[in-house]
Amino acid sequence: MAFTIKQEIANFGGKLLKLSHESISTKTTMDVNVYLPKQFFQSTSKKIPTLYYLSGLTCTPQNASEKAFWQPQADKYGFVMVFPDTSPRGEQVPTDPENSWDFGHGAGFYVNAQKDPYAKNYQMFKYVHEELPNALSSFHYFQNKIDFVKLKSITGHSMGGFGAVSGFLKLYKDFASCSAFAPILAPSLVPWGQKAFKGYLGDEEKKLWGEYDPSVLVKSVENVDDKKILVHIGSNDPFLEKQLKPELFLAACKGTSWEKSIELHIVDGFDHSYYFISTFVPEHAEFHAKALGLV
Ligand SMILES: N[C@@H](CCC(=O)N[C@@H](CS)C(=O)NCC(=O)O)C(=O)O
Repeated sequence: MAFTIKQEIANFGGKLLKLSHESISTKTTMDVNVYLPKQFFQSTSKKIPTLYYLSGLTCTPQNASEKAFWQPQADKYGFVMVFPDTSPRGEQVPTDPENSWDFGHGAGFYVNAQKDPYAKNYQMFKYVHEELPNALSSFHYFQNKIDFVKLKSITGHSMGGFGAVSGFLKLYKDFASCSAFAPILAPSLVPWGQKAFKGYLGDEEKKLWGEYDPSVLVKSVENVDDKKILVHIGSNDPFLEKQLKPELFLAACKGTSWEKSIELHIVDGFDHSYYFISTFVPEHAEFHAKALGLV
């Protein structure tokens, strides 16, 4: 499916492309930003790997593009950044009946909804993990120089941190590495996750909840390649105690193949914002660059 280039912005050593395309999965026009590092503009025989960044509640592709400062890291190591949107949007797309920011538009939770009226458009898992990588791969602008499908890693923030870890565990072989900033790792047990899962997957479908919940997935997904998951959470994050609850995820990992593979750092004094994220982006970038064979 073809992309429209809405804007090309010179940024650090490379270029940020603001794209949009008609999505088959969500039946809407989806925005996505792609940062092409300086290596893209140099002649190279090797394909450039991709790091997907999934944003949190209320975000569009702009938040991380403007405030996370992945771009100099992408230039340093030579990976492409993809910033997808957080939900389908538009007047015809149903949103939260209460008009709250934690469900509906800007809050797709990276799952495939099963419940009406959301099932028609909220197919974000399929969109992010299948449709988008394939569509980007065939976009002529990239001249086949980028590997969007086979050489990729994933990261994200809050709802997107959940989306990254959930996607990584569900598609274990597909990703070289996974990290997250202030992720929701026990969604079935906290208010944000419960509201989203109930609305998109259904109250009665607890089995389906488990198919996305990292705290359930770690019990069935074998970490055969001894991959690590890097996580940072600020000690002053206002959502730490009610929504993030990393202790529930750590408890779930106990006795599984993931027990020694979660590198969780509770960092003193940091909050939930992009000031926090941008501080630890260099550490996450190095972590992914190593896994992608760039260092
Ligand atoms: N700012 C939101 C709170 C939700 C929030 O903090 N969202 C996080 C992700 S969970 C975020 O990244 N917000 C956008 C930003 O900081 O640029 C509100 O109260 O309306």
